[in-house]
Amino acid sequence: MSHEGQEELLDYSDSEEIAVTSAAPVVEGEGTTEKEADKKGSYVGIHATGFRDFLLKPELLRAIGDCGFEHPSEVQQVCIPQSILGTDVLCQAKSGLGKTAVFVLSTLQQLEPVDGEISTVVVCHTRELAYQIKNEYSRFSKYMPDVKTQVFYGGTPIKKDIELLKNNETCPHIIVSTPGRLHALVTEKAIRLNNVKSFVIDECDKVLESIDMRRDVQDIFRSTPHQKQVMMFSATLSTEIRPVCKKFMVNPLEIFVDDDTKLTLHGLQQYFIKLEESEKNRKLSDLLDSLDFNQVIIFVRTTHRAEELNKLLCACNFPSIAVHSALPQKERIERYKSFKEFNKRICVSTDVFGRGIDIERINLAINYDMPPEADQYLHRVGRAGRFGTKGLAISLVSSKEDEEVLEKIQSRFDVKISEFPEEGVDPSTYMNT
Ligand SMILES: Nc1ncnc2c1ncn2[C@@H]1O[C@H](COP(=O)(O)OP(=O)(O)OP(=O)(O)O)[C@@H](O)[C@H]1O
Repeated sequence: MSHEGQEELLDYSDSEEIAVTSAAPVVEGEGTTEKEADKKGSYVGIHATGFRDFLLKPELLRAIGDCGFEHPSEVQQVCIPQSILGTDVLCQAKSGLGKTAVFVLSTLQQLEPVDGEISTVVVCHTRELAYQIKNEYSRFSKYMPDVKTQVFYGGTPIKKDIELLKNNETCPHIIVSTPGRLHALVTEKAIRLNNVKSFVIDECDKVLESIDMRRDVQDIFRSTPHQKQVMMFSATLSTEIRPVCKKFMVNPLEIFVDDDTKLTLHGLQQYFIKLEESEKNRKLSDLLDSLDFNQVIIFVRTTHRAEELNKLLCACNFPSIAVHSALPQKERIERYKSFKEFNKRICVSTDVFGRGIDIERINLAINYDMPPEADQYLHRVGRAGRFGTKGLAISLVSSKEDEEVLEKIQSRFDVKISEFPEEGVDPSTYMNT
């Protein structure tokens, strides 16, 4: 069956639309003091549910405790009880509030590891995100010594992956991968996906909007059993992409924890600065000099601009690093690690880091170049102010197109983005103590 004249999509079964908006109305921060609400890790909806209430395996609960998670966030409260039952889930919830733990915990909960059999597949759109998700699996499966997880992505020797998959001792139970490399492994018949029980697509709108990635995912899907759980997640799920996602699912539960008007982060202050393109470098340098921040991510349009801006910042003695897709893969991951480990405080990036990347200390996001789409803006600024923390986002607006995007963002997400005040912003309003 084709969908709206687009390419042929898998048609496993026509899904019924069961819209589950927040199972119970959840009130953010209710019953917490302002101080508590500001603290990292203290984001809560209602306290009624603790991780214990999900009846997770003791080894998972122990790992959750070690991670310092005290209360499940709203998306976790709504999704985990459903997803551990094996239901297909399509979930939209705002950035930085713990969607990853939803699928990591629920797949680990359901996993019964058999050596040589891949049981869980997670697909996402960038290599760094795949790497990050693999690390989340490692954190949460810390007390499950039999569970093996591996990450596969392009830009690395495929031979190594093939060797690893051949051997029952090293063959993982869980794989996290970008669509291209996984597709290559499937095509080479180097991977057997006939035992897959859970299939997850993170940043699903991004993965399925791109024709190449969607085609790869469709082929990968064909080599998995019909009977399996499919879960998809993103902070943005446009009405156009939802039916595409649902084509991969059977009677999915559609969980929209936050609709479009509630997607902006409460702790994040958002401003714009109108200026000429030629004034951007000067303005950026002034901002970096005058603002307090822990770590900042600066988004630019192209790899070339990322390189050039980074060079300029380094020449001015700013502790800066650049990340973009033109770098050798090994270097990309090294730079991701280096930034995450706080070795550098400034990262100039293309949209490679625009979604999913979770770096706790980023509390300032700057759009040196405005993104062309409102959704991209939302993901980018969501790199600051994660998990209920405070943050600041500043966008440099230098063209008519930029102004139009700014308008779109404000109307689509029902948010007011004000002009950056001349006197600056009081650091206590965006710095986490
Ligand atoms: N219940 C919890 N308590 C404390 N911290 C949590 C909890 N759940 C998740 N976190 C932390 O919050 C941060 C953001 O989580 P995560 O990256 O999963 O967000 P996300 O919803 O996937 O965001 P995005 O849409 O940007 O990808 C992570 O550092 C994670 O470890």
